[in-house]
Order: sequence, then C-alpha cells, then structure tokens
Amino acid sequence: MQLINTKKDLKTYLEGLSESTSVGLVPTMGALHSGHISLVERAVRENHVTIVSIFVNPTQFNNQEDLEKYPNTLEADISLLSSVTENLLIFAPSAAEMYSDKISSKSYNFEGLEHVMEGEFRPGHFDGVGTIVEKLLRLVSPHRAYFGEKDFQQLQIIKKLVRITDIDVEIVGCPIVREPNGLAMSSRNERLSKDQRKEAGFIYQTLKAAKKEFGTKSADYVMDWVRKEFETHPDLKLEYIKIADVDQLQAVTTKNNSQEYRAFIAVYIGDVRLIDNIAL
Ligand SMILES: Nc1ncnc2c1ncn2[C@@H]1O[C@H](COP(=O)(O)OP(=O)(O)OP(=O)(O)O)[C@@H](O)[C@H]1O
Ligand SMILES: CC(C)(CO)[C@@H](O)C(=O)[O-]
Ligand code: BAL
Repeated sequence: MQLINTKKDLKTYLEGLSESTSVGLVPTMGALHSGHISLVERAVRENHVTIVSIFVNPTQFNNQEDLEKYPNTLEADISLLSSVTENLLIFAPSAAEMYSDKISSKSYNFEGLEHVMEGEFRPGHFDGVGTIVEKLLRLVSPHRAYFGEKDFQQLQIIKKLVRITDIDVEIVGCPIVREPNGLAMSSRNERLSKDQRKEAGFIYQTLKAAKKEFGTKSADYVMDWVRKEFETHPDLKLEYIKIADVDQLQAVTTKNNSQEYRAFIAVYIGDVRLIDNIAL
C-alpha cells in the first residue's frame, strides 16, 4: 500500500510501471464503504495495478453545508483498503494540488444529460464532476476507470465525457451495493441517525414496488403512485422521482419494449440528501 499526495509523485510512480502494466482507477471522495470496496475489488481483479483516488472535490458541491459536512475519514479509508489488498496506490491530493491557483470548473456540453435530475437540482454539479474526472483521467491515463451505478446519471455523463474529450479509457459501471434493508450504501449515510437509517430503507422498498407497477402501468401513473407513497412518510422529503430511458435520461412518453428504463429518485432525510435508482 502506497499513499501519494502530489501529482509529481504520482507521475514518478506511473513512469516506473512497464508498458504492459494495466492500470485501473477508482475515483472516490473517501469515507469508504462496501460500495466503494466492490469497485476496488473489481479493479484489482481486472488490472495489474489499482489506483484509488480520494478527493472531496469542492467544485461539484452546489451546497456549501453539504461540502463542509462531507465525512472525512482518511485513516479508516486507508485501513479498509489495506484489508482488500496491499497492492494498491492511494492518491489523496489537496485542493491546491488538483486546482493550482483557481478552484473552478470547466463548462461542458453533455448533450442534455447534465440538465435533468441531479443536474437540475444541483446546478453546476456535473461541470464539477467532469472537471475533476477529466483531470484524474489525464493524470493517471488508466486502462479502465470504475464508477458505481448508484450515481447512474454520473456514470452516463462520464461515458459521454470520455467520448467528447477523446480520452482512451474503458469506463466500467458497477452494480449498486445495499445495506440489508435495501438502502443504497453512501458516504452520506454516516450522517443519518440509527432511526433515520432504518426509515431510509423505505426508498428502495418503494423503488422495488414501483418496478412491479411499471410492468402494467404507465410511467406517469407510477411516478404519481410513488409521490403518494412518500406522503405517508413525512420524515422523507421526495425531491424527485423520474422514470427515464437509460441512454438520454429523458422522461418516458410511450413505453418501447426495445428500450431500457430506470426509475431515479432523490430524497431528503433531515438535511441529508440521498439518491438511488432501479432498473425497470
Ligand atoms: N452503494 C454503492 N454501490 C456501488 N457503487 C457505489 C456505491 N456508493 C458509491 N459508489 C460509487 O463509488 C464511487 C465514489 O463515490 P463517492 O465517493 O461519492 O461515494 P458515495 O457513497 O456515492 O458518497 P455520496 O453519495 O454520499 O457522495 C462512485 O463511482 C459511486 O457511484
Ligand atoms: C466521481 C467522483 C469521485 C468525482 O469527484 C465523485 O463524483 C464520486 O465519488 O462519485
Ligand atoms: N457520489 C456523487 C458525488 C456527489 O454527491 O457529489
């Protein structure tokens, strides 16, 4: 296990690898849990060398309080990663290291993917994600980079990012890892009380029921049904429910059997915002 904090040391490490060494990159914001570990394990299986980046990227936070309260657990992250394998490089730079003098985002055109759902409710978020992921991909030049389907819209945007920037990397999407009650694992879950964590299981239970409804009902019907279900749980504030196709992330008008759809949801519990989705 090696911990590196600077771009210079990262470059030196990468220059020491032979041409035939395949590199897997797992970008994270730390506060690691089993969801992250599933990405790391896959990267370790599929590459000679795995690099895990840990960087809480300021430019993707549209809400200052969310950034300030984002959990920071570097020591625990290092020990969790060492329990997977010792053959890992952790890259944990500072904001100054990643952004030099100016902490700001580039502006991207992700062909509409960035304007819906997370993009609508977190203005500028995907410019921030695009900026940091592009920087990381250019620094590391990995053969493969791993992202979770919990952030499905982010995964689609990163696939678009590498196409529009012509970065040669395989983007690997990994399934959502859940708590026993169905709650999608997320670093922000650490901010929930025991009772809130229990109650948050309702999000996935409702998505599963919505999937069943979607078998025979229209998307509009199912979304209305979900909204009504949340009215019975006033501690959970539904921000959005959207049924969309997985390619363009556009709302469904008429169901088409050859198209894949997902239901996407964002919910507040107190001031903690959680997202989830399910394949329909
Ligand atoms: N439950 C999960 N299952 C699979 N992948 C996950 C899960 N949670 C996070 N990931 C993936 O891990 C990578 C790093 O995510 P990140 O560090 O933001 O953690 P997070 O748990 O999503 O935190 P939060 O959503 O609270 O910011 C992303 O690609 C994300 O999609
Ligand atoms: C991809 C990412 C590491 C970029 O900061 C972040 O958005 C995340 O953890 O999902
Ligand atoms: N996992 C997505 C990163 C974010 O919420 O900013």
